[in-house]
Amino acid sequence: MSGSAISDLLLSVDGVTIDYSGFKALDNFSMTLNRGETRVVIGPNGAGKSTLCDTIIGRVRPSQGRVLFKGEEIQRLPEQQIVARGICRKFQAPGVLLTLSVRDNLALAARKDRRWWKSFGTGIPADEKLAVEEALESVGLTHRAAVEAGTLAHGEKQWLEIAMVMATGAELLLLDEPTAGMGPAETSRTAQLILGLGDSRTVLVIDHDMSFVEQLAAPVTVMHQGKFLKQGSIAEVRADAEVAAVYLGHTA
Ligand SMILES: Nc1ncnc2c1ncn2[C@@H]1O[C@H](COP(=O)(O)OP(=O)(O)OP(=O)(O)O)[C@@H](O)[C@H]1O
Repeated sequence: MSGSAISDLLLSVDGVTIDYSGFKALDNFSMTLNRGETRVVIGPNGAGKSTLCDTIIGRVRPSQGRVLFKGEEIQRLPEQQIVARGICRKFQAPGVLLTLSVRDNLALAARKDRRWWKSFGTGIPADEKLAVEEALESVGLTHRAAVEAGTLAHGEKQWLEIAMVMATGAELLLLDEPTAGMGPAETSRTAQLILGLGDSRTVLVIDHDMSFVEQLAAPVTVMHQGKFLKQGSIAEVRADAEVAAVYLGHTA
């Protein structure tokens, strides 16, 4: 029982404080993620959601607390070493290379040898080719693989970015507002593709769009003013008076 609980634990954010000259963007914040879990983090503007991702990926350093990935403290490691250990982040704004094809963007993302010129031509290892094709299929962009990424619609660019995060082979995916700028149909499609990952990846999703959060049907962690506020199903969180007061009350 406790043995399997320990081996299932992938990420632990333990009492983390991020202090900007006295302002605490994270304030003694803790949460854990198990392998294969999808978790949604919500909270009003300025709650500290992006700072949480920044902290996990090593972009900001806690003044207190620890971040453990597979049991190893990572909060002092450089970002590239954290990425090498299996965490990858997708930002709000698409960051694809517009003049490359969809497939070449993915080949770059999948590349373990970071010398970019190795990503083209015949030198791509079979496992990376497979990762590219699987990622294309997961996000439904196989038929768009040969087109320049710059010609994709906004939603397709977001899906390409999600595919790029998948193609890295990272075990933990951090998706910061993956539905930014999307309409309802694209938002539903995004929920479907995240659901389609099943328990093959662990996913931390930040989003404001409650219809998207409902479609994901995943456990929700609520943040407020850098602190942990609540955790539960979307229904539990919606029914919580404290959450309604700080967040849902403003969006209903
Ligand atoms: N480099 C910084 N220096 C000072 N304050 C910062 C810095 N980065 C973030 N903050 C502040 O920390 C708080 C948390 O910001 P963060 O971007 O993590 O919130 P968020 O929950 O992601 O908000 P949103 O939903 O608006 O994206 C905000 O008040 C923000 O202004």
